[in-house]
Amino acid sequence: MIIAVTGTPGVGKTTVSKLLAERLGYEYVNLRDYAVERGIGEMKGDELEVEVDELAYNFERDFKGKNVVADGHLSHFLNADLVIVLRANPKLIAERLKERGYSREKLGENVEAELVDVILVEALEENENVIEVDTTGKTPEEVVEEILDLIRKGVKKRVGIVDWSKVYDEVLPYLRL
Ligand SMILES: Nc1ncnc2c1ncn2[C@@H]1O[C@H](COP(=O)(O)OP(=O)(O)OP(=O)(O)O)[C@@H](O)[C@H]1O
Repeated sequence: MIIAVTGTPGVGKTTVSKLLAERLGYEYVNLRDYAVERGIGEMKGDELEVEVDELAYNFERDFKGKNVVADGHLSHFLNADLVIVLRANPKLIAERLKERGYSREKLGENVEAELVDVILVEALEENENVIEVDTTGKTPEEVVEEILDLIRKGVKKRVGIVDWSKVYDEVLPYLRL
């Protein structure tokens, strides 16, 4: 089974994916590293620009039929059996990205994306099987337990569990208005 773990930068994809892969005994694949290794995409400044079709095509060829947890904000474009969209209060995203030294512009862009469900909407356009998990106030272990529990129960779709419009006022200072 191919499980894609996606979400806004800083939401905790890498932390959760590694732990999830370990618990399931699946291979962990970081999509950015995979793209670099395969020579997919082009560096634009310090960002890797990837053609999603090319990424999905290569990934399918290399991993079809294998048990893999694919980690990356483009993972929902893969032909995955299940897409996990991690969510976090946009204020948390802002704090984490600020700590990483992101520019105001990049920080604002990502906080806005989390606020208005950009990745969730994209994932739902690409895949039937989308599970949203709110990581806010949970440890990575708790998040992984929640995912494992949903998989065990055979849940294939669970969306619409967060509404960040409630925290709009709190994140207003970070937005590029
Ligand atoms: N419940 C949680 N789940 C995942 N990460 C969490 C959680 N709580 C706190 N964190 C922390 O949030 C940070 C998330 O970083 P991580 O690199 O995993 O995010 P990411 O989504 O993979 O980011 P990027 O897309 O930029 O690589 C880590 O420092 C992690 O310890």
